[in-house]
Amino acid sequence: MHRTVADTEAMEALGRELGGQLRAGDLVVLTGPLGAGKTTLTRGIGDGLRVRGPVQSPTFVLARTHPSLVGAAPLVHVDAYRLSGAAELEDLDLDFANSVVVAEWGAGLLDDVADSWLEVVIERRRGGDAADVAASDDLEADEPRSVQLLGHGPRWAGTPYSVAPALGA
Ligand SMILES: Nc1ncnc2c1ncn2[C@@H]1O[C@H](COP(=O)(O)OP(=O)(O)OP(=O)(O)O)[C@@H](O)[C@H]1O
Ligand SMILES: [Mg+2]
Repeated sequence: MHRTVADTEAMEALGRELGGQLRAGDLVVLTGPLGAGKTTLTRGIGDGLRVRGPVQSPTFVLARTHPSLVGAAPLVHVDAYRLSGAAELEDLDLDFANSVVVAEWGAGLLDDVADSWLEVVIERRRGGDAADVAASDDLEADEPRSVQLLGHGPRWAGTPYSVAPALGA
């Protein structure tokens, strides 16, 4: 499923929408360049899950756990970009089964640890125009993002995010 996300607030709103649908055992892998909006989306997911904030860029830790405010699953926010590899990921000993795990830059590293995951690919939308690129150097400025939501595996089968056709379709 593809979405165009107009601004920062809309990215948080998309996260809240997703967060409302996530449950323990779910893995969300966010990919996109620096400043794409991965942490912004995760902040919305945290709101939707109703976990304790604030969700921030995990600069000093590889994974931060946000406990639920409503007795539900915690959010584990992973900065996979800073992980050197699968061994270091295993050392974190994440409780995938009982948490919602959201990993920034987790593509490739995390796909192997679960049989289902929701891949979110965020891209800044601009044409190939050089003037455009120069004008958008200011990462803070609201600017549309292209967001692809790709559900892999049985967890997402039959949902609007699924990349596989529904059985019997
Ligand atoms: N449509 C948009 N969606 C999301 N963020 C946007 C949008 N337009 C502008 N922004 C801004 O872009 C920045 C995104 O920063 P954010 O930390 O979420 O990115 P990130 O992908 O997590 O970066 P990093 O790779 O450094 O972790 C924020 O300053 C946000 O306000
Ligand atoms: Mg980030």
